[in-house]
Amino acid sequence: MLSPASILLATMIGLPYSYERCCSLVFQYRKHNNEAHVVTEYKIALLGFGGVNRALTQLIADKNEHWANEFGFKLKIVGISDLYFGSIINKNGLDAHELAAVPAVKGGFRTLPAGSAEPANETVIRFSGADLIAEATFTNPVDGEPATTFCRWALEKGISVVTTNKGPVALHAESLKALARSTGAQFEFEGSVMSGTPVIRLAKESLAGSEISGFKGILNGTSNFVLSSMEEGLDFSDAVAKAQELGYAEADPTADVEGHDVRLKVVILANELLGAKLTPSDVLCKGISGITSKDIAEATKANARWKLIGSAEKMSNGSITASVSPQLLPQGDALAGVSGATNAITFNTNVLGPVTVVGAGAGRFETAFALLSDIVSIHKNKTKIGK
Ligand SMILES: NC(=O)C1=CN([C@@H]2O[C@H](COP(=O)(O)OP(=O)(O)OC[C@H]3O[C@@H](n4cnc5c(N)ncnc54)[C@H](OP(=O)(O)O)[C@@H]3O)[C@@H](O)[C@H]2O)C=CC1
Ligand SMILES: N[C@@H](CC=O)C(=O)O
Repeated sequence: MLSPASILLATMIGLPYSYERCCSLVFQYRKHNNEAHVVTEYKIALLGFGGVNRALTQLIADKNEHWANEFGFKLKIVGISDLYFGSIINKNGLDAHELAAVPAVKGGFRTLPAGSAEPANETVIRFSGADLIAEATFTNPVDGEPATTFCRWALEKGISVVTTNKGPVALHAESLKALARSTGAQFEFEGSVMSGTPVIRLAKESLAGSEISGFKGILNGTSNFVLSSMEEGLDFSDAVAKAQELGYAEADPTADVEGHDVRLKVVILANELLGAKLTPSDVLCKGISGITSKDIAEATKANARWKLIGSAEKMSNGSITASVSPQLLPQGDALAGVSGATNAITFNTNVLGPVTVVGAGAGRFETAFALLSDIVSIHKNKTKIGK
């Protein structure tokens, strides 16, 4: 029920009363440039508190006021559950600065008031009062679990989900999107490909009508970082260890260097953008673990570079072919110049020709930004519906 004060406020700023109810929002009223300004407060719960969601927490601590002024929303963290840190719920809101400073020790949430050393995923999803879930637990390339179940629990309750996890998106996007539609929630996953660099929404929205017929790209930050580091003389395992330290690698970096992570991203892009119905087993996949320092040195002598390339193409009969493999690119190739954890993708479009996007492919804050971009998108949709 709307309080009389909320109805009065909604009337003053010209919003229909249903606005608050359909978006489960909290109203605030503040002055911004001497103009009336509505700030929506979303209650957010975090699943997983590793590199990405910890970086999101730091962004919330640092940027909430800025987001309130720029976008008209704020985020209030009401719950977190993590296998390593444990869990914590406070429906009135947790202090993001305090959370971001929790030492990275097993059961670390135990040190906070009402915190526990045990994870409590289902309780946090169902009972923290969250309007939004930021899902950033580990990517399971085999069945997408348990993250897919976490997404289902949230979406069933009409709670929108933003995720950077490739498992649920590559393996269950259709059913999760349908579930979200049926409950009026949103399921957003921009960070599942190329971290915070806009790819999925850019292709679906800004390139709508350009007729994308295929794509080719460097879609894994870790393997590109490893190949670039080997060019600088580091050996393979030291380069992988450095990528882990910098927060680029998967929990099991085999997924990065054997191409499995790129395979999931190719499936996501082919299904979302080319209308394919691929599963990972439809994508031929070879990683970079067989590339030796000698191969790298020979490529350098020949003015070429090894890159792990993921691609998909719509054939004239409508079928989609997709693959992941290391390729030797001449120095002049646009993708050859993309180094370190930077990624790049070229979309082939019938109307516009090739369109290339280059940017961060991995990284804690870079990926947390993708969650923010999903939340901005959800907020824009909700406020559009409210008008
Ligand atoms: N880092 C990056 O650059 C990018 C990451 N991603 C994806 O985002 C997700 C998060 O990445 P990142 O933060 O780097 O990963 P981390 O490994 O740093 O963090 C994941 C956290 O989730 C916890 N976790 C694992 N399983 C569960 C579970 N069942 N319930 C609750 N918590 C769980 C882990 O605990 P424990 O350590 O004990 O297992 C860990 O604390 C991954 O799916 C990754 O593939 C996507 C794009 C870029
Ligand atoms: N491990 C991945 C993280 C982003 O998806 C990578 O290195 O690209």
